[in-house]
This record gives sequence, C-alpha cells and structure tokens, in this order.
Amino acid sequence: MTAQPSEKLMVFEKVGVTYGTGDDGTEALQPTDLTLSKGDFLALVGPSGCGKSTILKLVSEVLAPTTGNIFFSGRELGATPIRVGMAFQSASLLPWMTVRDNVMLPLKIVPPFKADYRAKRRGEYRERVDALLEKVGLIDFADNNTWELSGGMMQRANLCRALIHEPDLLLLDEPFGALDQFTREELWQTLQELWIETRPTVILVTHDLREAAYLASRICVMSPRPGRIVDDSVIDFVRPRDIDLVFEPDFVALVQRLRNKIVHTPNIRKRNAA
Ligand SMILES: Nc1ncnc2c1ncn2[C@@H]1O[C@H](COP(=O)(O)OP(=O)(O)OP(=O)(O)O)[C@@H](O)[C@H]1O
Repeated sequence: MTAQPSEKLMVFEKVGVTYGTGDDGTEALQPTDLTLSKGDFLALVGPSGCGKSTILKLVSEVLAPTTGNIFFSGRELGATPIRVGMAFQSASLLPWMTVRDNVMLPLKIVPPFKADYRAKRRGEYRERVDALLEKVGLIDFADNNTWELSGGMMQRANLCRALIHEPDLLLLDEPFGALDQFTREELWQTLQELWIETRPTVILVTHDLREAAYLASRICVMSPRPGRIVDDSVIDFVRPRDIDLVFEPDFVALVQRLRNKIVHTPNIRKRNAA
C-alpha cells in the first residue's frame, strides 16, 4: 500500500461499500476515487440513497470500506486519531446543560483539550466558548437552557459545538434541513464567516443545491445507488459571498446544471438492464 502525499488531507482510493453480503447485499458505493485538500469546503449532492451519508460514515470511521483504501494526511485512516466535528439536522444538544456547557463539551472529552479541562474550564476554555458564541450572536443566551432556543439558535449552538475543538474535519449532514428558508440563509452566512475565519476542511451533505452552491468551494454530484461521483466542480464565486448571489445568472445557471446532472444521470442498474 503506497503512502499518499501529505498535502492532500484525505484520499479515497477505489473505495466501495456494500451493506450486507451475498444475495442480500446492497451496493451503496461503487469503487470511488476522491481527494480532499486541507481547507476544502466540499458539498456532496445527489438523489436520496446515493451514498452521501455512507461517505460521511467512512470518513468518521463509523464504517469500514468493503473495498479500497482511505488515507488521511498520508497515512491509512485509523493509523492516527483525527479530530472530527459533526453537526446534523437534529441539533441534539443536551437539555440538562446550558448553551455554554453544550458548546464546551468537546473540550471536556476530546484530546488534547480534555487533559486541561478542569484547570481551564472557568478561564481559557470559557473565554474561547464565549468568543465563539459572541461571533454567532448567542452570547446573551450562554446561560440559557437549550430548550429555550429557537431552531435557528439551536443550530448556531450546534455549529459552535462542532467547531470549538478546531477539528481536522467538519462533517455536516443536512444541518439546516429543518429550518425555514430565511433562517437557513442566515445560517449559511454564519457558517461562511466561521469557515473564512478558521478554514476547517468541511464535507457538507445536502439536498439543497443553492446551499451547496452558496457555501462550497467544490461540489461533487453523485449518481443514484450504487453511488458514484458523476461531476466534480470547483465553485469559485468570490468570498465573502453575499446572499444576493443566489439571484445572479451565473449562480442560477450553476444550480440548474447541478439539478440537470442529478435528474438526468441514469441508475446504472436500470441502464444495464435495458
Ligand atoms: N445499514 C444498511 N444496510 C443496508 N443498506 C443500507 C444501510 N445503510 C444504508 N443503506 C443503503 O445504502 C444506500 C446509501 O445510503 P445513504 O444513507 O448513504 O444514502 P444518502 O445519499 O445519504 O441518502 P439520503 O439522501 O436519503 O439521506 C441507500 O440505498 C440505503 O438504503
């Protein structure tokens, strides 16, 4: 197995996933090559069931590939611990903790921060949490219970919790899927600001093509199951991106192109059977 160049953060080499075995097996991901560089903001889009979440499970080591290899910083994934931040559609904040304590949680449990947690939780860590809450407009709610927050505020707190420990990888699975359009657009801007400031490497799974085009620096379109990457585009709209960008002709044309790619990419099984 050859080591990968270290400037590439993550490399998929012919990575395939089949759930189950034999006749009952479900091929979710065809052997796939994918390279992620440090600081990329990659959006994965495609029809339901194409394997987007499967890729997130692979990257977060919840699932091992059936075939192929994954490398992280030039070494096989799993060889060294990587720091991952995650945010999903359900904010899953802990209701018995305040907003501040929820955001501080990764500093309590993730190395190397946890070693100093007791000493720093009232000083340096608290300042760090409060600075992030200030940035996303939640500082006045730091001592509130999470059930006192609106859906949009919960997702702001959720983003803070996913970023507070400076993850090597930020994994976002439909994080704004349950929000109304206006709140969602506000959160796009918040996430963009956080990304520009700290440049984490992000993989965003979304069904919302405008969200992908507004936020991402790169978009991969996947085919219907068994998933494969059928389009890989660099998105180079100037940053910071204003929300009015979504009405610009180039933006609308991009969303239309992505949509056509998704709608018109045949299911390989059906095509082969025809
Ligand atoms: N544990 C499992 N056992 C069997 N099949 C599975 C399992 N998990 C996922 N699948 C199947 O693998 C395929 C890919 O699933 P995955 O959740 O990655 O798709 P997705 O693109 O994230 O879908 P969605 O957009 O609907 O969330 C789907 O057809 C799904 O039914």
